[in-house]
Amino acid sequence: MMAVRSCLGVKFGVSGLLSQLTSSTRHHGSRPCVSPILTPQHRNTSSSSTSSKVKVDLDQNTGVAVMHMQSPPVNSLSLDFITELCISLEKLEMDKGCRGLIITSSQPKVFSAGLDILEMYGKSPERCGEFWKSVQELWLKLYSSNMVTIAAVNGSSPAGGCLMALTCDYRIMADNPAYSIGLNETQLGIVAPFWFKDTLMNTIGLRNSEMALQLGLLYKPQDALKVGLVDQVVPEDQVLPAAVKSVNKWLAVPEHARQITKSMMRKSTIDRLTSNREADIQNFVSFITRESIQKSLRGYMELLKQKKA
Ligand SMILES: CC/C=C\CCC/C=C/C(=O)SCCNC(=O)CCNC(=O)[C@H](O)C(C)(C)COP(=O)(O)OP(=O)(O)OC[C@H]1O[C@@H](n2cnc3c(N)ncnc32)[C@H](O)[C@@H]1OP(=O)(O)O
Repeated sequence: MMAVRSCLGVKFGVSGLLSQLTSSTRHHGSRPCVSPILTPQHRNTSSSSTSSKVKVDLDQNTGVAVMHMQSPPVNSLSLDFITELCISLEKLEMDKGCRGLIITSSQPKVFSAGLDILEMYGKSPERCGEFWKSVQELWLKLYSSNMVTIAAVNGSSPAGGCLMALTCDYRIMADNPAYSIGLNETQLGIVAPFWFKDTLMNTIGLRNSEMALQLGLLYKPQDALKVGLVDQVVPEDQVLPAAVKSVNKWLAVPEHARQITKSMMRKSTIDRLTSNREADIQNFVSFITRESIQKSLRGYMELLKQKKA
């Protein structure tokens, strides 16, 4: 796993994405610019790949992959899980036959519980640094993806889970008031870093982000829809079919134009992290290893256990 992790550098420099797209590189040589719509008459050839925590089903006719997160109990983003996610994303990104990606959860009631708190509690500075680098890597891969990305949010999605959904082009959430989504970091006594904040602001605007972040708000699906944190709320059993329908719509747009537009919209946000990665890691490590922050995390974990008892 360590060896694989060290291979996880950004393969396609995100800062150069716009120019890569403009100069028509990997996606445009062999991928059609206008995509076929998913129709029943397509032959159903699909391939499936599974690592222990990530299952990917790719329909080769439609070019749409469904990535199922399956890291029990709550898809919390540990270093190992993030590494598997990054490897799967890298493979899909390089696969000319894959043009759309739906991300969903195999775990009941939870999309992702966000960053694994145990990765941030009682760990050495070196380990915290390695963990944070992987979190950056996952965000960069998702936010700069050339694929159409849809989050099929079929359960609660706090903090890092919400961030994953926010990196996608479109979010569909199950209409279940037991579920919530949001960047609730302040409720844990921690601070969402600037690139979490930027991703949220790019989606729901400055005023809503200010309230959401300071108060650490977790929104019920209908409230998330009102504020624009999700784009669609559908009955629970319709989340995946709705995601397939949406991916069709996005894939029907000429690919080259859509990719360049996506890159143009996201480039400055991506550049801000890529040019500050090391400082951001140092900032995280010095913040998270503070005794007062460790105490907050311990208190929060105890609260989670008490809620269960
Ligand atoms: C300078 C920058 C500094 C810092 C930036 C850091 C940014 C951090 C981002 C984050 O993502 S922090 C994580 C925030 N996550 C949460 O607040 C979610 C906490 N979890 C929940 O609210 C609930 O667990 C739930 C996701 C709603 C699911 O509820 P459910 O009732 O279904 O499960 P239960 O609570 O019983 O949990 C099962 C099991 O899982 C453990 N758990 C839950 N979440 C996490 C987590 N994020 N990390 C690690 N472990 C987690 C929970 O304790 C239970 O464990 P147990 O079975 O051993 O008791």
